[in-house]
Amino acid sequence: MKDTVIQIKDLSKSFGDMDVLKNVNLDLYRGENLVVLGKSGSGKSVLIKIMVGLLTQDSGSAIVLGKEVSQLNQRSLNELRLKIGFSFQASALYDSMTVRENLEFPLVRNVKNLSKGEKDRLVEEVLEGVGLIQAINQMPSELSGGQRKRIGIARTLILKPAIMLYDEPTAGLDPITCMDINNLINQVNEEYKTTSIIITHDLTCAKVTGDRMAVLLDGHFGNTGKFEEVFEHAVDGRVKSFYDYNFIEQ
Ligand SMILES: Nc1ncnc2c1ncn2[C@@H]1O[C@H](COP(=O)(O)OP(=O)(O)OP(=O)(O)O)[C@@H](O)[C@H]1O
Repeated sequence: MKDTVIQIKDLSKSFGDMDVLKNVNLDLYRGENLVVLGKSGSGKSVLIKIMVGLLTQDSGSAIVLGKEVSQLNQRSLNELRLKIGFSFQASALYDSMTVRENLEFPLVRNVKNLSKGEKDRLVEEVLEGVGLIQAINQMPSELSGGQRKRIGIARTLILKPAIMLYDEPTAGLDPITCMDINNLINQVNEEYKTTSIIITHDLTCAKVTGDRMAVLLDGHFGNTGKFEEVFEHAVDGRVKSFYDYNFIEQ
């Protein structure tokens, strides 16, 4: 039987009279890369925020790593969040710190009694993992957008999260760098044994990284399945046009 890491069941969320999520159901299985697609404003971020306890649902449940998130107290929520790595659209590195200092930051804040040697080893290990050990003493401003994105992913990985959430990982990058990031997402999944949700509008990213797609339409997931099932045989005109307007590498 598949091991479920996140289980969303009959989840609804409204703001005033705007129903954003309407009876959403979604399972995320251990080890998979799940791509979440949906046009701007469809509720992808709201769903992610509910998963990490930044917003609370009106009804239904969001069970993450076995715990109903809305029931957790602040301490348990903090513990849960440490198991979830966020890779934001803007890689959010601290400009005044070197790459090494940026990577040490989450360790210093979250891991007690770590020796300098252990810290150095962890920093070097994740930098090797994302192929940027040579950048260890550089400032973020000296790096390209793709390199900053890699460092941002490394900083997330340093706490060894069980779940990775990627928010538009390829936005604003050239096609070759996009491909590098797509490959890195797959490599992270294999080497760090993470389970990932990838929010993207980039169908090449979706196709390359996603074991499964979930399309948020009208407040719920109507279409979930493998890329080909969801897109190449799309019945819903909106899903089909999403596919037709994207460049897909054949
Ligand atoms: N805290 C909030 N208060 C009121 N409305 C909100 C709040 N958060 C989100 N919304 C509304 O919920 C809807 C869904 O927003 P959300 O940010 O989840 O969209 P999205 O699918 O992530 O879009 P994008 O692809 O542009 O990031 C939007 O209409 C947004 O204005």
